[in-house]
Amino acid sequence: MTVNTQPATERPDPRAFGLPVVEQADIPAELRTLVGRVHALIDTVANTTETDPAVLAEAAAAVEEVTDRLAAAPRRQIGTMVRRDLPDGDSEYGTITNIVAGDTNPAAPPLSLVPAAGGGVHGEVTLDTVYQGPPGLVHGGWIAALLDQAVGTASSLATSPGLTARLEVNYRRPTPLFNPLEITAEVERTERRKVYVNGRIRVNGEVTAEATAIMVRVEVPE
Ligand SMILES: CCCCCCCC(=O)SCCNC(=O)CCNC(=O)[C@H](O)C(C)(C)COP(=O)(O)OP(=O)(O)OC[C@H]1O[C@@H](n2cnc3c(N)ncnc32)[C@H](O)[C@@H]1OP(=O)(O)O
Repeated sequence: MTVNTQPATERPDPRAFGLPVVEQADIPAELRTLVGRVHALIDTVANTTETDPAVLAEAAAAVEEVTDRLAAAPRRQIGTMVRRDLPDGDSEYGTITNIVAGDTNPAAPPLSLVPAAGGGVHGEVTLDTVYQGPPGLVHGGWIAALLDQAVGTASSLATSPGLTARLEVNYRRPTPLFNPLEITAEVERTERRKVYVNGRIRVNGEVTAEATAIMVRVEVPE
């Protein structure tokens, strides 16, 4: 087994790819609050039984007004990254609007993946009906997305950032909404630029889904 563990200082700086970097600590607390409120809005709109046209029209106008006010500021450059300090003193980069774990994306679940004591990464997340597929259950595509993020993060932290070349998901048991999902992943081995990674989701200790993946590490520009 070959695992090339590189300290963050040796990982490619996204600025080498022309991508801007935001420090996680510099994201305003008020923006985090707004992200949480907009997520609650998505969940509420998806589930409202309100049918009064006046109430619905008033809500749409209010949302449009807030959208226009925020749109007055320039948009972030596509590919903007966030640098996060990890509990073990290391740090990592992620896309700030990443749909699975982006700090400023109201559609993203509140997933934070951190190094696990025994190696690899772990995180916990509880999903609401925004992520519903079958009644009361997490959508299978979202299960794959959570696992993709976990194997990608495990690979990135153990070696260097890469893209998912292959992801195979086994859906063992239904994965429920409104229950804490424990997500773990770890590198099995590396071969040149290929990183073989395994991941899984557990609910109350039982595996509901597991994945095997090949990440291909990106080459850093000279
Ligand atoms: C911290 C951040 C977490 C982020 C988690 C989220 C991750 C994602 O969602 S990434 C987005 C989804 N993935 C993609 O869009 C990737 C699309 N695919 C590609 O861009 C390319 O096929 C890519 C980059 C994977 C490989 O292309 P390239 O860089 O030209 O590599 P290439 O030289 O062909 O192959 C390198 C090695 O990988 C192998 N390989 C390439 N593709 C595959 C594949 N699909 N299956 C198995 N092996 C593969 C090759 O055989 C080769 O192996 P070897 O070293 O033994 O010869």
